[in-house]
Amino acid sequence: MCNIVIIVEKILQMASSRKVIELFYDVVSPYSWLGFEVMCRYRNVWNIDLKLRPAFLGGIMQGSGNKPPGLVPNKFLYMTTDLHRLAQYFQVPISPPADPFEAMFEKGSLSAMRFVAAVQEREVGGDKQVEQVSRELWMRIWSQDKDITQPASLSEAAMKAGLSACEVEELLKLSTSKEIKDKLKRSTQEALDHRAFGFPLAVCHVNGKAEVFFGSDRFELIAHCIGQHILEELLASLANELATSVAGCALTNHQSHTPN
Ligand SMILES: N[C@@H](CCC(=O)N[C@@H](CS)C(=O)NCC(=O)O)C(=O)O
Repeated sequence: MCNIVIIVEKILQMASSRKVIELFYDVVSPYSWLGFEVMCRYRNVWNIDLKLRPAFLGGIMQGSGNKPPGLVPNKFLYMTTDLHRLAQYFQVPISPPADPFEAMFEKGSLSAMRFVAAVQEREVGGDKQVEQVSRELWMRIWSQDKDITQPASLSEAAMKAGLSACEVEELLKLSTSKEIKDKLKRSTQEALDHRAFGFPLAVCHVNGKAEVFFGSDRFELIAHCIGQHILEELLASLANELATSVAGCALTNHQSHTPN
């Protein structure tokens, strides 16, 4: 019994110390979409406080001196196959636009990410709208080969995400303001301060330290970093202790009912 109490106390202690994970992303990036969806799923499985951090990948490339990987022909070919496999594996409906270069580099995502930043600025008490608007924008560029640069496109995505025409009108105006431009610049700079060179970027805050992960293929390491394995071990020990204790009770019960 004593062991069970100690284990339960430890589990409760872990459950009460929710780890914060910030996810920096841009809807121009298909790997960010994968990272975003998987993180949104794990948010309910792991005991984490997920903070969505819309930012601008173009600014990350420039600020870090990196180049988009799609500009290397062999990488581009590999990524096309890789994304197809990942989309099936993670059940995210990625289907590249007919002209990925036009969509990613000519049109880009600056107005879209300013719009998402505006949604976040106005949203109170959570990230639900930011999550849904981001998802709708990814659906447009990385699933339906639709524009994400024009106000009408942003408006369509936001309305699909459940915002009213009135809210959208205000957000479109806000998204071109200096306040929002600066907000997006600050988030992008914060990612650069974490030494970002691409997206998605997950920053786990553990015991006062920021642990940084690039890519949508680092979930096992993130789980380890936030101590998920410790929780799993505790749950396994608890199950063990309970099974031993139940077996002990059953034996005692059986003996007390057996006639001498
Ligand atoms: N291995 C990573 C690749 C992620 C990735 O290629 N992200 C692109 C944006 S879609 C990027 O920013 N790349 C920068 C780089 O590879 O240097 C994953 O599976 O998620």
